[in-house]
Amino acid sequence: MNVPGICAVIGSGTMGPGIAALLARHGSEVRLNDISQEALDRAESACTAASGALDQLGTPVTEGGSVSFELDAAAALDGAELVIEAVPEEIGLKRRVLERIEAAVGTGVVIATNTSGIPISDMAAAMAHPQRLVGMHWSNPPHLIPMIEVIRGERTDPAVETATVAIVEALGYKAVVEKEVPGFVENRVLYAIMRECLSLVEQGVASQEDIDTCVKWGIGYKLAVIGPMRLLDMAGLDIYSSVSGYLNPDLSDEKGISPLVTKLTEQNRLGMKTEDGMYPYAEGEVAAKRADILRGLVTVRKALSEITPV
Ligand SMILES: NC(=O)C1=CN([C@@H]2O[C@H](COP(=O)(O)OP(=O)(O)OC[C@H]3O[C@@H](n4cnc5c(N)ncnc54)[C@H](O)[C@@H]3O)[C@@H](O)[C@H]2O)C=CC1
Ligand SMILES: Cc1ncc(C=O)c(C(=O)O)c1O
Repeated sequence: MNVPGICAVIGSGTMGPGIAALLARHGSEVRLNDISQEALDRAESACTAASGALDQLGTPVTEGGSVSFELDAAAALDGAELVIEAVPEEIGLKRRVLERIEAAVGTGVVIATNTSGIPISDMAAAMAHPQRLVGMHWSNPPHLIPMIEVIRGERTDPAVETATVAIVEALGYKAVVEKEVPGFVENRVLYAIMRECLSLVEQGVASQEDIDTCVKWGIGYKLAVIGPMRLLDMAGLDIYSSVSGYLNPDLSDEKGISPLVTKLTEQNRLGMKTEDGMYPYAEGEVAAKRADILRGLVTVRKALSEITPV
């Protein structure tokens, strides 16, 4: 299976541009749509940056690929063979957008949602043809993280799931096929880590800088090489039993949103997008940090590819 010739990406915020840049790199004519002209303007430079990162990675260019920036959803969807929805994580909005998408494309078109974890069946509830909706959960930044979760809802056609896996593989990425649970696999694991880290910061156990250092060097580096299930074998299941016996009851079981995150969000301190969040950012620092992160991810991915080819 090749990457579809014409793709539409609906929503061009944090995720849309990187997704579009990767599809275009693989030869697709991509229409990136947003309701905000400002977002589309920002997306142009984000696509250029993503393309630069793909150059650094050495991802070959397939002839014929392009990205166009469309305020008009109908123009973006016209002739699309694959539609990827990447609008904000709000079920009502996603349902409305999906209804409009399915009214504009043929019944054979795969409609994928990049939701971070809303069950696919919940989103498909209002669709006339729910069999073509599939979860295609990219990880941020989507042009560099070579793994996509593919999630079938109760009414997704198995052939749509198979076609989505084939597209992921045609992009040179790994597909992880899952049953639907809120958050899917990646965010269940990531949010377990983030809940504990936030709780440790809130309790004053360590500074957020030290927590970042501990997770990057102590856990992140190791897990990138062996994965948690293999790590259990490396540590010893007897050790896991002993430690988890006293530790699990002490871990955060916070059911709500972290009070610290709630406070910052109420102050519109949303992170890099508002140049203030968990950390403050001086003028120009966000661009420099983003460039450092991209450079770091390219370097680490090249190194990891030597031991585990994607
Ligand atoms: N930010 C992240 O790290 C990741 C996000 N996701 C998921 O991807 C989706 C998008 O997330 P982000 O890109 O972070 O959101 P974002 O808020 O950065 O961007 C969403 C964009 O959608 C646009 N939009 C809103 N309504 C629209 C409509 N009716 N039609 C077209 N465009 C519309 C907004 O103007 C905005 O530019 C969410 O479901 C999110 O949970 C998935 C993986 C990672
Ligand atoms: C905080 C956070 N939330 C959701 C996602 C993906 O759905 C990510 C990510 O991909 O990095 C994330 O960092």
